[in-house]
Amino acid sequence: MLVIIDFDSTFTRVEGLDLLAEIALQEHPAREERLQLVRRITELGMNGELSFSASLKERLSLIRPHRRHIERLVERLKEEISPSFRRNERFFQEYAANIRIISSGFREFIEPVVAMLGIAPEQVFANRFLFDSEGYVIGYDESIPLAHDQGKVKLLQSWQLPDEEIYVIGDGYTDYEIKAAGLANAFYAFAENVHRQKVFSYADAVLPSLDEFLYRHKLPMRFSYPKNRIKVLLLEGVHPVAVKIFQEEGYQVEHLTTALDEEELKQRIGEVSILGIRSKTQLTDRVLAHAKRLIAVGAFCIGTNQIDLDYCTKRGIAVFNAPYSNTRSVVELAIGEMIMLMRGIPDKNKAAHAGRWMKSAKNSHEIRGKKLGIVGYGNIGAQLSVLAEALGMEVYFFDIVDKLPLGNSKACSSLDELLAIADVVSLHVDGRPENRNMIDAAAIAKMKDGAILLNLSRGFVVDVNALADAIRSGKLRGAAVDVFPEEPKSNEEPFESVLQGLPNVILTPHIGGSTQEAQENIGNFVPAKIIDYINRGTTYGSVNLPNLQLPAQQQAHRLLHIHHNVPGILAQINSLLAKHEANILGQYLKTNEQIGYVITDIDKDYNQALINELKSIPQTIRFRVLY
Ligand SMILES: NC(=O)c1ccc[n+]([C@@H]2O[C@H](COP(=O)([O-])OP(=O)(O)OC[C@H]3O[C@@H](n4cnc5c(N)ncnc54)[C@H](O)[C@@H]3O)[C@@H](O)[C@H]2O)c1
Ligand SMILES: O=C(O)[C@H](O)COP(=O)(O)O
Repeated sequence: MLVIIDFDSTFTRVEGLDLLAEIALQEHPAREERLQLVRRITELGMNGELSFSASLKERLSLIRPHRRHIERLVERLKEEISPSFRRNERFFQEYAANIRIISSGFREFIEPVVAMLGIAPEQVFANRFLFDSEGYVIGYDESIPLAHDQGKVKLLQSWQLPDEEIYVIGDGYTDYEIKAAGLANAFYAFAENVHRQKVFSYADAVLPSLDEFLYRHKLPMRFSYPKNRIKVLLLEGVHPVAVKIFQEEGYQVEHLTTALDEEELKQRIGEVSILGIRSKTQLTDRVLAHAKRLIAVGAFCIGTNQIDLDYCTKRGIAVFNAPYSNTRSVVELAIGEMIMLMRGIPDKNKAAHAGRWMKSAKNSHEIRGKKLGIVGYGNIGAQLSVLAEALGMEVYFFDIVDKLPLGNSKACSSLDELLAIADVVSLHVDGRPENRNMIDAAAIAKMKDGAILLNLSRGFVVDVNALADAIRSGKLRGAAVDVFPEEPKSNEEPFESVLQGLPNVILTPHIGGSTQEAQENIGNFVPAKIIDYINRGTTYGSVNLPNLQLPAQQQAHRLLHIHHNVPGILAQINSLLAKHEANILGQYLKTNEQIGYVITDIDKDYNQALINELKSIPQTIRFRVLY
C-alpha cells in the first residue's frame, strides 16, 4: 500500500502560504487587503477555479517572504499538525516506508514539519523556493513538476508505480486529479480542517479525521474506534453546551428541539450511539429494540422513569442523568408558588390584567409560621426543607426510607399523618410506578380544609380530576401544578387539562428545572459522564449499570466485559486471559442483581484470538476494547 498525503490543510491545520503571508506581511501598510487576496487566491486554486501555477505566482509576488519568515513559519506549523495526525504517530512510525508527502507547497517548510512524525526528506515531494543574495524569495524552481498545472499527476506519471494499492488523502482539487488520472485506487477528501463541498463531491469518501482512514484500512490507530463514527442524537432542546462538548469530542451530533414519538424514534434510533433526552421522550422496550448501536442514554434531567431501565440494563446500555443540576431551580419555584397561593395572587393578577381592582387582605397569609409538609425528602425535598425553614415555615416530611431531618424539620411516620398536619403539601417523590395517583380523592379528603397542594414531581402522582373537584368544592384553597399526566410533545402542540380555569391554581408547563443555570449545568454534566464511560469505561453515576470509577489506562489495553450476572463468568474471563498469557495490569469487578461488569487492563501485546474468545463467552451482553 502507498499512502499519498497532502500537506497544507491536511497534514497541518492551515495553508502554509497563508500563514507565511501573515508572518511576512506583519509590518506591511496594506496587510489586511493583501492577506485577504492571498486567501482568496488559495481558495480559487484549491477548488480548481484558478490554474495552480497562476495561483502560486500571484501569491508569492504578494507575500515576498524572506528566509527568516520561513523559519518562523516552520515553528508555527509544528504547532499546527492536525490533531488526528499527531495522535496517530504509531501509524507513521510503522508505515513510514509506505507514506509519501506530495504537496504543491515548499520543501523548505514541509520537511522540518513532517520530520516531527518521522517522515524523511526522501519521502517529501514539493516545490523549492529560489532566493536572492539577501535571502528574499524571488521565485521557485520551475523544473519541478509540482510547480505546474497537473503537477501531482505529472510527478506520479514519472514514477515507477508499485503494484500495490495507492490511496490519496488531501483537501484540494489537485489531490483528486491523481485519482482522476487513474493513478490511485481512491481519493479521500480530508475534512478535519476545511470543508470544500466541491472537493467532497469528487471524493470516494470524506474523512473527518485520519482515524477514519486507519479504521477503514485496519491500520494501527490511537483510538479503538473512530470518534466520528459515533452518532449522537439530542432531543427536547438540551442546552447547546452539550452539542458543543460532543462535537469537540469528535462525534457527529444531531440536535432537535422537540421530543419524538414512538414511531419517529424507532425510525431514528437504529444508527444512534448516544441518545440525549429529557422527561418527555418515552424510551420503551419497543423503541429500544430498534437501537442497534446504542451505547449510552443521557437523561438531561433528573427523572428516568420515562426510560425502560430494565431493558437498557439487560442490553448493557448505560443510562446517565443529572441528579442535582436543576434541584435548586425546582425549589425556588416551589417557594415562590407557595407565597403566591397564600396571597391568592393568581386571581388578583388575572383581575388586575382585566381592569378589576381586588385589594383585600381576606384569605391572604404570610407563609411564616405555616406548616409545610414535604412528601419525598430526596434532593429537592431536603433543599426545600432548608429554604422553607429559613423563611420561617415549620417543616414536616414523609419519605418511604429513613432520612436525616435537616434543621428543625420533623419526620412523619405516614403520609396520612403529614396530610393531616400540613397547611401546604409539596410533592417531591420520584417517578416510580407505585406513586401513580398517590394523591387521589381519599388522600385529599385527609388534608386540612383550605390547604394548598403543590406538584412539581411527576404528573401521574396526582389524580387531577380529584384535585379539580377539591378546588371547585373549596376543600383546597389553591394548587400549583407543573407536571401533568398528559403533556404536549412540543410548544407547537396544544395543552389541555381539567385544571384549566380553576381559581387560585397556578399551571406551569413543566418548567421546574427550566432555568438557564440548570440547563447549562445539565448540559455540562451529562456529556462528561457519557464521554468518561465511552473513553474509560467509568460507570460512576450511571443509574442502571454497576457503578465503577476507574483509573486512567497506563500503557494498557482495557477490556470491558458486561455480562448477565450468573456464577463463573469472572473465572471464564480469567482462564482465557491465562490461556493466552495476557499480562494483567489491573482488574475491577462490580455486579448488580442483573448484570456484571468486569474491566481488565492488559499489556498491549496479546493474541487477537483472546478478543474473539472473550466475546464468545456465553452470557456476554457487550464487549469493548479501549486503547
Ligand atoms: N418539575 C420539574 O421540572 C422537575 C425538575 C426536577 C425534578 N423533578 C422531579 O422531582 C422529583 C424529585 O426529584 P429529586 O431529585 O428530589 O429525587 P430524589 O430521588 O432525590 O428524591 C425522591 C424521594 O422520594 C422518596 N419517595 C419515593 N416514593 C415515595 C413515596 N411514595 N412516599 C414518600 N417518599 C417517596 C424517595 O425515597 C426519595 O427520597 C422527581 O420525580 C423528579 O423527576 C421535576
Ligand atoms: O426530571 C426532571 O429533571 C424534570 O422533570 C425536568 O424535566 P425536563 O428536563 O424535561 O424539563
